[in-house]
Amino acid sequence: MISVTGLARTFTTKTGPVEAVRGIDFEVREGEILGLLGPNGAGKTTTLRMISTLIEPTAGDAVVSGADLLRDPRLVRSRIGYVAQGGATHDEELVIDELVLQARLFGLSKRSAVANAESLLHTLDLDGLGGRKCKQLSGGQRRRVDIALGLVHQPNLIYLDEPTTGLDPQSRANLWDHIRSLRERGTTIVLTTHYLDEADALCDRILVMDHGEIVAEGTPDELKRRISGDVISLEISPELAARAVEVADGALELRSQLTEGHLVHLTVEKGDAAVVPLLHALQSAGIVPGSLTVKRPSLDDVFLTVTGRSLRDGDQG
Ligand SMILES: Nc1ncnc2c1ncn2[C@@H]1O[C@H](COP(=O)(O)OP(=O)(O)OP(=O)(O)O)[C@@H](O)[C@H]1O
Repeated sequence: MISVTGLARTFTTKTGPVEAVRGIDFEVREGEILGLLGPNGAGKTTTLRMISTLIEPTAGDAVVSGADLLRDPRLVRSRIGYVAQGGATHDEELVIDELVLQARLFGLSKRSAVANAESLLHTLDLDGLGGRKCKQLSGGQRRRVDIALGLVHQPNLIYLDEPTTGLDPQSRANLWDHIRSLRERGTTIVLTTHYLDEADALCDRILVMDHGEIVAEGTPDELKRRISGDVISLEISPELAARAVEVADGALELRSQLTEGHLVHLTVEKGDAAVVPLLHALQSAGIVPGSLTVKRPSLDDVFLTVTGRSLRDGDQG
């Protein structure tokens, strides 16, 4: 459905060039939900904007839904739906008017526009809300109208930029269901997210992005399997961290270790079996951890392993 080669974008700013996307290659298969996962500034939005023709790449090319990105941008645009981060609805407009206008902008007849709008309101569980002003909707409802706007000209490919940011947990779960049901109806979906749980729950495949590059790729399970072993996290004051790692290394077969502030993460083959010998060794060295947790690898651990940083930290920074 999408084939991207060497796609790059450098922005010129007062403080010098910013290499937002540094020559990436990827494919999107028909009917899948592909997630671009990464912290703020990783290059996810820039990638989406390039493959939707909103900004020009500095280098590289792509074929999107059978149309060439650089040579046939209008055809690309007609075949995709793009739902931007902030949405595109206007407070004072009626929901139905927004949808019909959007469909008309794509050249649909009045009749088809109304029919598509009504049908999408039904699909996205917005029955009876067409006559409301956009500002009279809840956050989750309004986000679904954004998605309807992206679909009203009936593309079979839709891009969702951070679809659930700002929604409460219940509305997020509800929107996930809707996104899944779009896939069931045959729509191919590319979405960006910096939520690990979202990528894990929703995506068939994930591209992990960092600093404008794809640093890992696979299904959520494949990515997690790449990190074999369990992670033991110890809460320890930073001045004792190096000594604690030394002691742990003497007592266990460590696969890897990482210190982040008050936390020391140790990767071992079997977490449960390692806890008692580890605590004994630490105690003998006079180190008492504030807490100890053992967990199976998560997507965050994958991110930690491939980038040396936690996605959560990158997220806050
Ligand atoms: N128009 C622009 N001019 C200059 N720099 C830009 C521009 N747009 C994006 N950037 C920079 O490019 C980099 C990638 O930004 P991008 O928005 O693609 O990241 P992102 O992964 O989508 O992040 P977020 O999760 O915050 O949306 C960042 O360093 C950003 O500051």
